[in-house]
Amino acid sequence: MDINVSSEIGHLQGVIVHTPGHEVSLVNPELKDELLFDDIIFEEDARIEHLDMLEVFKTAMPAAGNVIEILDLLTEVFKNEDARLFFIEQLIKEFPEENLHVVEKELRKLDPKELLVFVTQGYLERSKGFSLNPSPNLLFTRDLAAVVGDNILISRAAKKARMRESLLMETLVEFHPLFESVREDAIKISGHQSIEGGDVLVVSDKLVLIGMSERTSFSGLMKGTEGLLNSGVETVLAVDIPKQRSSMHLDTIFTFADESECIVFPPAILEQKNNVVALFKDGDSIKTEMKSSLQSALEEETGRDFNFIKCGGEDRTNQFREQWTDGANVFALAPGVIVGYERNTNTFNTLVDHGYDLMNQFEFIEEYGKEGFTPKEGQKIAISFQGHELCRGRGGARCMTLPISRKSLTQ
Ligand SMILES: NC(=[NH2+])NCCC[C@H](N)C(=O)O
Repeated sequence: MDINVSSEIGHLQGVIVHTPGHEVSLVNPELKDELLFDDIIFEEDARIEHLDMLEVFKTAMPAAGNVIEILDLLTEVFKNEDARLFFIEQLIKEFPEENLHVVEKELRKLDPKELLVFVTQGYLERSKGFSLNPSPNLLFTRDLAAVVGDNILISRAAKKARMRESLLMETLVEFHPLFESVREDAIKISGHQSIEGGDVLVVSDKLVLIGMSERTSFSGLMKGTEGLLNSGVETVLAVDIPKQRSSMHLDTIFTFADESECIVFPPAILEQKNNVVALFKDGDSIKTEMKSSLQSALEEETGRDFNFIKCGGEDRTNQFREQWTDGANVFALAPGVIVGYERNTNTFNTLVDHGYDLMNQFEFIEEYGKEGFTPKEGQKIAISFQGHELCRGRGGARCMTLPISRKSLTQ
């Protein structure tokens, strides 16, 4: 499969996900905040909800499409001893406070499966008494990287709770054959800089949005931008967003439903002025230009009119309630074909007002499961799916997906 993503909405062909496993059952009430969960979640139901969501993806994707579980990729890559040693070395380096060197010998002896258990659950069979926190956020594969055109930007997590995931992604890109085509030019950042995939939105292979959130630092933004501008992107729009938990990434308040149609959380997007800066190359340096709003910046850069649809509709309380449960975090399966949590009813009703056909996950599978789904020009479908457990991890459909291949809109 060719790794290529040149929009947020092109027909989905390949996506990396993680169906939640035992690691989510290891989050206790004491740990949940440190582990960036808003509640403890029930593993069995979360798993069912996730697998049901994947059924919708598979129905919408072409027959040759691929929904790839990240643990399968990691199991494959960890068969390679060099990959295991690389990962262990990074782990020891990035977590000095965990004194991992004490168990280094033991870690080196782990087989691929055991190493994965250690990575996800923090549990080391033979060294009783030694453990790390689990990695429940692996569920949000979006934040591990961003494929932009035929390039990959590897995230560097802002929070320690997610740093292990960044190292896993780096190991995959470095050693897994799937990433061979993007390995050499992969964009990496280091040290105290941070950038997470939830802040990176691909408008086209020439235009990318990066959120300046609580997770993407200024130097992370600049390093990421430099890498993107050196690899064919012409403009990065840096979008300043509130630095707070409820909107930890740009995609929690802004996502694409179609080429020129977005779902937005009004207070943080529509009601902000002068919150966007365009970054572009001028010779060897990066120049900036202030933009008066995200909408006008997108319109100026693309030459198209944009329609911003309000998450939660007109009512203020509903806007806040539904942003909190990821109403603004939809994931596009094809142009105009999106999925989002069923509970955000006001957002779905607003989409209907904007011409979307509303279907629940079962209706969609019933309609297209047998014959397959072929996107049609001008088609608009909003598919709702159940995620009452999943949403307690504070992430929606876009957060749970890392697309690596989408059909180009110009083909
Ligand atoms: N792309 C996203 N919005 N990801 C959501 C991540 C949620 C996760 N619990 C965190 O706080 O990191």
